[in-house]
Amino acid sequence: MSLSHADEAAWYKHGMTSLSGVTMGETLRRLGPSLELTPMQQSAFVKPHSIMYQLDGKPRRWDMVESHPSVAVLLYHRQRQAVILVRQFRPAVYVSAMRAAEAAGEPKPPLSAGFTYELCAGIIDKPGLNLKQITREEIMEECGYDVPLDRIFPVTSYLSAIGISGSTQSIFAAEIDDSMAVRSGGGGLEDHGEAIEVLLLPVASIQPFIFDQSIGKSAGLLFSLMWLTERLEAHSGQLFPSTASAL
Ligand SMILES: Nc1ncnc2c1ncn2[C@@H]1O[C@H](COP(=O)(O)OP(=O)(O)O[C@H]2O[C@H](CO)[C@@H](O)[C@H](O)[C@H]2O)[C@@H](O)[C@H]1O
Repeated sequence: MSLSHADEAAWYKHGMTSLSGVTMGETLRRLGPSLELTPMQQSAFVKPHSIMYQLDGKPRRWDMVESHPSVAVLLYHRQRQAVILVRQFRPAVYVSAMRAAEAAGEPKPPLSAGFTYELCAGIIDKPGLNLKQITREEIMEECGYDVPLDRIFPVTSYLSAIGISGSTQSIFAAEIDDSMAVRSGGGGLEDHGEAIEVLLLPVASIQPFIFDQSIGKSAGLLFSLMWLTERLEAHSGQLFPSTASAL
């Protein structure tokens, strides 16, 4: 796939810079040439069900997709006055964009329509590790920072895709600095097909980023950016004024 410098520059809006991992341009060159939908076979990640239940003694049915709970973490880089985001190609997001274009009678969107901005996150599918430990591993795998467990704080949790899944995502936050950067880390696990770009979003750009509807972003990221803004304002630019009484 041929991409111009102008194409690539347009993917770094709001003062975002690429920190590490696999850039969007590199991923686009690796994707393709085909993308097709097939009926789902056995999956280790999701299971579709119809739930048969009763309301007022009458039978009702609800269709759902069982999925793993997950963790997500807001990483605040105080030295650089920026937030760490991850960007990756999400096949489901691309297919939704494709369907919307079909319905509107528009041409197929470019593959760039399938890239999303997210918190560093991961599904909870590893037995024996608690939520914080899983979060720590995800930070290392996706973003390349080695953050001590006692520097990772719980924020809250929410239910994702409540109409079709309802799985819980637990949100954490951590302040990071360059001393925690691990040279070999970040970008995701190649053997899992992960190609993740680690981005820095300046704190000063958070508001325009949140309201830019041309940017595909997760609900957890939106919430966390609002939370961060409020906290920095309340504590004169510090996320955790005293580590001992973090939240
Ligand atoms: N549906 C699927 N089909 C095929 N392979 C799959 C799959 N889901 C996961 N995988 C495989 O499992 C690997 C690990 O996934 P992660 O734990 O990094 O979760 P992910 O970042 O995709 O979603 C995390 O981040 C997003 C955004 O916050 C949350 O919605 C989500 O719950 C959270 O786990 C993926 O790289 C992929 O190989």
